[in-house]
Amino acid sequence: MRLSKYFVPTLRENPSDAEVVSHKLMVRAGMIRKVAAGIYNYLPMGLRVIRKVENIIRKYMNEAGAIEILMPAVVPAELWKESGRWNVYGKELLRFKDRHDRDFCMGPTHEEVVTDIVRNEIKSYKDLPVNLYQIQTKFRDEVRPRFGLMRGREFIMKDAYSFDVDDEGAEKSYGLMRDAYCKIFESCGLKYKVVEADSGAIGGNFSHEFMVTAETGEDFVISCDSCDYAANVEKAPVIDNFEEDDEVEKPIEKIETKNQKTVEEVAKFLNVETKKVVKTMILKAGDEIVAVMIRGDHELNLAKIKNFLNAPFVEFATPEEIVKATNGPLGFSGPIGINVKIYADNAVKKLKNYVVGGNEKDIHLINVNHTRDFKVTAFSDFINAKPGDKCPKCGGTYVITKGIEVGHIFKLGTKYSKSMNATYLDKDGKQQYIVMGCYGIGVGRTAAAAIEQNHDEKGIIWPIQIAPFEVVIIPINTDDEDVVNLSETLYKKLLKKNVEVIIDDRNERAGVKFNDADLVGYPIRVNIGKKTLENGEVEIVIRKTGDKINCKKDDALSEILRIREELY
Ligand SMILES: O=C(C[C@@H]1CCCCN1)Cn1cnc2cc(Cl)c(F)cc2c1=O
Ligand SMILES: [Mg+2]
Repeated sequence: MRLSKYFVPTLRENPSDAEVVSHKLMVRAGMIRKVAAGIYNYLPMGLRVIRKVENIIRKYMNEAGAIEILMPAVVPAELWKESGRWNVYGKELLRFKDRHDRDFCMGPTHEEVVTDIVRNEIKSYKDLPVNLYQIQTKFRDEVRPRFGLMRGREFIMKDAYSFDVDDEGAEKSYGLMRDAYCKIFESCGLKYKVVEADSGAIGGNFSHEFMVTAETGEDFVISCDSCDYAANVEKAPVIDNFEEDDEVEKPIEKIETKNQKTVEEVAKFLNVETKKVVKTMILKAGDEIVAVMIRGDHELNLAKIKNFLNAPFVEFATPEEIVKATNGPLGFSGPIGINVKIYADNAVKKLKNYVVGGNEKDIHLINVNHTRDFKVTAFSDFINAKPGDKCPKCGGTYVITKGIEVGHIFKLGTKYSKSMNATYLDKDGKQQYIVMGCYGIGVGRTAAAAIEQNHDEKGIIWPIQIAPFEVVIIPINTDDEDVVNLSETLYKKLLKKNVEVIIDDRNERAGVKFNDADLVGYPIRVNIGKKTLENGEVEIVIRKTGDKINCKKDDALSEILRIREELY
């Protein structure tokens, strides 16, 4: 490809709405342009990377025996009504009507559509197992799309769905997908971790996420410093090895705590440790309002509460709901005298004589004890794990890192086959529900994660596996015949060797060409200039290491091929 004939609108400045480096660099490198919030054009350089990621995904999905299909982006509401999800999702599900006033949505995921295919076409155990996948455009109307392709509203996803006769078969399918994902992310040149994850609202409660390790990741990964245990913080259990307060129960007292808002302020004002100030969170779990109590020095984990209560979703109650539940204002909720069920974290169970909100403005109660003053429906693990907590597998110590979720695989069980009646006739002629799994990869997010993990102050450092081009040739003095001739000859030789090469034949200063090459992030740069040509040499620069190799012009082709091989 010739840059003089191509379309790579690079920019010097960062776009003002870009907060993370991959968003900044994808725009500056001329890879994407925003059309609307969370909706992007893929320009040529961006599209080449996306297509490379897709083809790597296809290679290993096909190798694992999955079969590619393509389902519609526009999905009839009927299917989502059958699965019962039409009314579960809120504004994130983009709904609309067609000219006949019929309801549709832009598919955010395709469990319903693919289950409809299988229930119509698969009748016998002989037709199973089958794994169908697509690489297709999804739409999720995120309330705050940001970070470019990392959290878009329209995005390309590879989504696969496995169908088996039983759990054992589903386990096998899950294993095949997990192995395929490892090969996919390895082949994209990414460092990643497989972590146990929360399944969210999709169903089942067994899933793993593939996390690209990067400081700018939004997800927190808890891993053990002694064994291979790793989990999203939403999932990582906190062992109940809290020590018991050994003090006698003191009489409860009401204290005015004017203008003391935070746990720290209240603790300081009452001269107690923060762990003794117990927070009472009023939550909406499905259609029930509940109270959950945790120690002041701990963080609430909504996913653990959702799973414990088996609720479709859990969110913070509104101020009105809080007043209704506690007869007190926001910020002073406590367990005494409230008319909702109370759950408490395991750590609270070991406390004596602690502080709680008084369900009145600026009022706290001290010397409160759950053994005497109120009823706890159940104690369990409702908090986020922290570094230093103990590993449930080996007793080692938790450490915490940041990650970008690029893949998520789930065991679905029979949630969709039951609600949509997808069955097969088993060996004994009995109708059985099909057992499913589903497996997603964010294509754009994978490209963005690669940048988050591989960049420097000059720009992107593409892993060669997903680089838009492998080699860029830069003729420095475009007015010098020898420079131009050698550049063109080398360009043609590399093309003949099927090297993905681009030549920067623009009539631009060398500095502009070098800056663009480093910004766009080509793995190998070949500088051809008068100076080096005087001693018959060209300069090869490796973007990843910055190494500069001068080599005889006649050896340039073989040297480039050698370096290229090494980078894969
Ligand atoms: O999508 C999944 C699970 C897997 C992920 C891999 C590929 C197959 N699906 C979970 N999920 C996430 N966000 C959603 C957003 C909306 Cl608006 C919705 F209606 C449904 C979903 C939804 O179900
Ligand atoms: Mg996920």
